[in-house]
Parts: sequence; structure tokens; C-alpha cells
Amino acid sequence: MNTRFSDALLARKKAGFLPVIPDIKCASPKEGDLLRGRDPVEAAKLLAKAGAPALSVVTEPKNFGGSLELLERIAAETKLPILRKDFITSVEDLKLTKTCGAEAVLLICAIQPFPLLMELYGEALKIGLEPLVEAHTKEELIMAGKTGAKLVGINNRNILELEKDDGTVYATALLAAYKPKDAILISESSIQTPAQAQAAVRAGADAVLIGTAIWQAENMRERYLALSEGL
Ligand SMILES: O=C(O)c1ccccc1NCC(=O)[C@H](O)[C@H](O)COP(=O)(O)O
Repeated sequence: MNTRFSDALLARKKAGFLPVIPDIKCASPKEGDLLRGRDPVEAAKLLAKAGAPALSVVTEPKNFGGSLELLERIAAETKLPILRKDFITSVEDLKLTKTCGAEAVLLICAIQPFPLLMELYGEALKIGLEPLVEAHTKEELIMAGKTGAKLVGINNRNILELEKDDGTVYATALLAAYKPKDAILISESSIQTPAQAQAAVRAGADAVLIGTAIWQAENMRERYLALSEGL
């Protein structure tokens, strides 16, 4: 049986590491091309070897250069549980997510009314996907709690601005107190340094999700290890 996404994070934490989920994204609306000639599948394998407990794969094509094919290839070549990050708005999207090999799926509070969010949450569980319910405001975190979410993300950036806003890890510090009771909290986006990753954990995050800072490193493995230094 495959390892659940959330169990993989908790196991890494128990082992004394800061659980860093590397975000496999090919481009960023703010920074442009992130691959700089590197193969994202090889990068995913390298980060898995470096100790990543789980992976995030952005499949949105237009702004982030992702694809379902990329998700499928990474799922085929690594054993880690994978989160699909995209703008998921239908049950059909969920089914495709599972077919392509993901274990977890992003559900964004900001892009759907509560009844649809609730429906997608329930359908994801039925299909065998762990939903990561993502919030950027206090109201959205409260909405996440009402779904019954066990895995909650605070996005330090406003995804509706497609990452072009200046995210800050203080968003996690400000909002963590409103996370649903007993939920596993992931701080996402705009974390650049080990100190910022540790600040997110001190604020209440159980794990952090980092893309750009890893992709911008000359040595991705070394950057990954530095970011996940002991708690
Ligand atoms: O996070 C979302 O809501 C999202 C939805 C659809 C496509 C992309 C999305 N976010 C982008 C990311 O996942 C970030 O790349 C990730 O949080 C890492 O951020 P950073 O470390 O700042 O690159």
C-alpha cells in the first residue's frame, strides 16, 4: 500500500527533520523559467534521494509550465506520495489526479463557493486522494475547518494574484492560530531561507512547501538539505 501524504510528513518530523515538500514547478509567473535546462523528473528523483518525504507537482500549464504528463512521469519514477497543485474545480479533475498517480490534491478555498469545496472534499476522499485545503486569509482557514480538513495549507502568497504579490512567511505566523484543531498545517510559498522555514514551524506549521528557493540554487540537493535542517 502507498504511504499517505500526511503520514510521510509526520514520519519525517518524528525523525527530527523539518519536513520540506519540494515543489516541482517548471516556471513561475514572477521568476519565469525555473528549470534552466534541468529535467524536472531528474530533479524530483534527486530531491527524493536527498530525503524529501513527499513531493508537490504543479500541473497548471499556462502560468507554471506544468502538465498531467509531468505528474505521471514523476509518479512513475519516484515512490514518494505526490500532491497535485492546480486549480481543481471538478470531480473529473479529481479522477484524473488519481489516475495520474497523485496521493493528495490541492483544494483552494479562494476559488470555489463552500458547497462546491465541500463536494470536492468528499469526492476526493472517496476516490482515495487526501485533500490539502488551502487558505490565505482567516476567513478561508475557518472555511477549511468546516470541511473537516485534516491537512491544511496556508499559502503565504495570494494565489489569485498568481504569485506576483510579495508573499511573506508572517502570513503563517498571523494565521496559524486559526487552523482547524488537530489538522496538519503546511506553510506554502515564498520561503527562501532555513531561518524562514524554521520561523514557519515555530509559528505552528508541521511542514513547509518550497519551490523557487530550491530551483534557484546551483546545487538543489545542498539547498534542500539546508532548508530541512533539524527542528
Ligand atoms: O498554491 C496554489 O494555490 C496553486 C494553484 C495552482 C497552481 C499553482 C499554485 N501555487 C504555486 C505553488 O504551489 C508554489 O509554487 C508553491 O507554494 C511554492 O512557492 P515558492 O516556494 O514561493 O516557489
